Amino acid sequence: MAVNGTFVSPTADAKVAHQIAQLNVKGIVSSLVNGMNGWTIALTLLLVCVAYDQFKYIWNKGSIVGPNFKTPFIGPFLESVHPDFNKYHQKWVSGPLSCVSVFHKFVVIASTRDMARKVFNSPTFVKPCVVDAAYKLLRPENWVFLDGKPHVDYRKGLNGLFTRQAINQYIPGLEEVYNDYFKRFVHKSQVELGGKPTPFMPEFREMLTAISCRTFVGHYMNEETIKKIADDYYLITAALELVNFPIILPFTKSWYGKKAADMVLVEFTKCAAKSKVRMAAGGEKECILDFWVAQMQESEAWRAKVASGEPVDESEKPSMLIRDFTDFEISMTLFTFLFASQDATSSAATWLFQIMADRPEILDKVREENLAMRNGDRHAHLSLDQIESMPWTRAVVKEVLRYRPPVIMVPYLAKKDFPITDTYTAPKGSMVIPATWLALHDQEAYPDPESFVPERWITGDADKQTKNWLVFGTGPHYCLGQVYAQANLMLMIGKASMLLDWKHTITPKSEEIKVFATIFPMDDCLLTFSERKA
Ligand code: HEM
Repeated sequence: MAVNGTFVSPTADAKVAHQIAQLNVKGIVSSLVNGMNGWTIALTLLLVCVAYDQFKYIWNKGSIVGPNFKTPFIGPFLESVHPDFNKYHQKWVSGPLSCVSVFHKFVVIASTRDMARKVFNSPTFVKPCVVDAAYKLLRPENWVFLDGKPHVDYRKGLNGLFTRQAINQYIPGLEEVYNDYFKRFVHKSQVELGGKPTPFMPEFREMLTAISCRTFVGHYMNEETIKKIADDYYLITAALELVNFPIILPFTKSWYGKKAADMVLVEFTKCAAKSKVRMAAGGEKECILDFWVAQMQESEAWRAKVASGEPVDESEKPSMLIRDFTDFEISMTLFTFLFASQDATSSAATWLFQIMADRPEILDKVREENLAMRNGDRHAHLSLDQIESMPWTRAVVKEVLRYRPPVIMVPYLAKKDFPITDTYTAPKGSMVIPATWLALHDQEAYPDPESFVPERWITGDADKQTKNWLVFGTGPHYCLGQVYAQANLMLMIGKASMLLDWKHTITPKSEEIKVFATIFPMDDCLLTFSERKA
């Protein structure tokens, strides 16, 4: 039987033997390359990239919890498009530090109280990064992306806008907006829908946009624009869901989000120009923008006086000298306020209305103390001190924020290798995300943490658990608007209890949590409002 020599042994084949005799490396490479077509080259490159991506993920993961392998390149990208609260929760409880890798980004999640605090309080190693799309939407030069001293200095200049005195000036504007929207809610429920329940989450989002715009830019923005911003803000939030998608492709969520963000920036820029004119003419300060512009103009006037050599009285010196900001710089900063407040406050408002409707006995206590604080006049105005001094109103707001914290994760970026523990270092360039849920649902700090218990803020020691209170973050980037945000929610629920009755239609999804940047009831909170008779 003839034996195929090539099959038995290469050297037995005369042709191969000849080739081996001619062996040189250049020959092998060229014969390999000649034997490859475009497809084989592409496939080989792809396999090398897949292997590199996998190897890099496993290397970065080190000893912490996370999937053993990564879906090539994209990782769990599709999950981030449809975020699932339960999956996040599983991740948080899987270990104090856990990881995933989405596209090119390696993500470390710090889920226990101490790990989360460590990240928040390590400005040498991390800076806030939000998701990739946020740079494009807010603009990379935006102050929120500043780091270290430049961030501290910029923030100091903004502190004056959130003092108690300033917040007191914003309250009448808030009351106006609530009066207006509460009437709209009743109209919607009773006239438009004939008493039929409907999801109110979108209505709350619109109301909170109007509230934010009223506080930030007063009457410089008309109703139509506010409505447009409220509607389009969905696109901005949706754009930010696409965690780490590296580019903005036309007609995708990020693309629509960017267009909406550009529109908001243009509108705020127009408001800044109007405020400068009005403040220069000695108009009364009514909003954050006015306070800021007046501060700039007072600083400028002081500098001009000093420069002119006129005798100056130190007592006239503004408490904080700030530089002039362009209309667009102002607009970018106001946009960060909107960005920071919109989703978080809408989330808290939605849960507040739902939870109060489901617990009428607690709502009655809120109502009773609000009426007493207003001396029996449901329409009387309150000051910040009065708002904060109502124990039940304060307790329900605090407890809603603890029980359903709007911001469940805060993305930071490792500026350099970050040794989070003795055994694990997050590599430079990774996202490091402190999660707030476990700290706020910690059995030791807040006994019976899965229940809504406002009493813990009245007779219990919840206020002493400052280490666990991560609702507004901690460290150099803690929430600038936290006093304002909580007072606003207290005012909202107090006024609602005076002027409205509302019923919640409970569905199997009411207690399920939907993640849309922040968290909402899965069924979007079906409510019916009616006017409350005196
Ligand atoms: C219930 C409502 C709110 C919640 C739960 C909330 C929560 C947070 C959290 C968790 C952070 C990140 C803190 C950190 O990294 O340590 C933050 C930052 C921030 N928040 Fe809020 N926030 C709320 C409302 C507001 C409002 C109404 C404003 C403005 C009017 C605001 C302005 C800001 C700003 C400017 C930052 C960034 C501060 C910095 O980087 O220095 N927030 N907020």
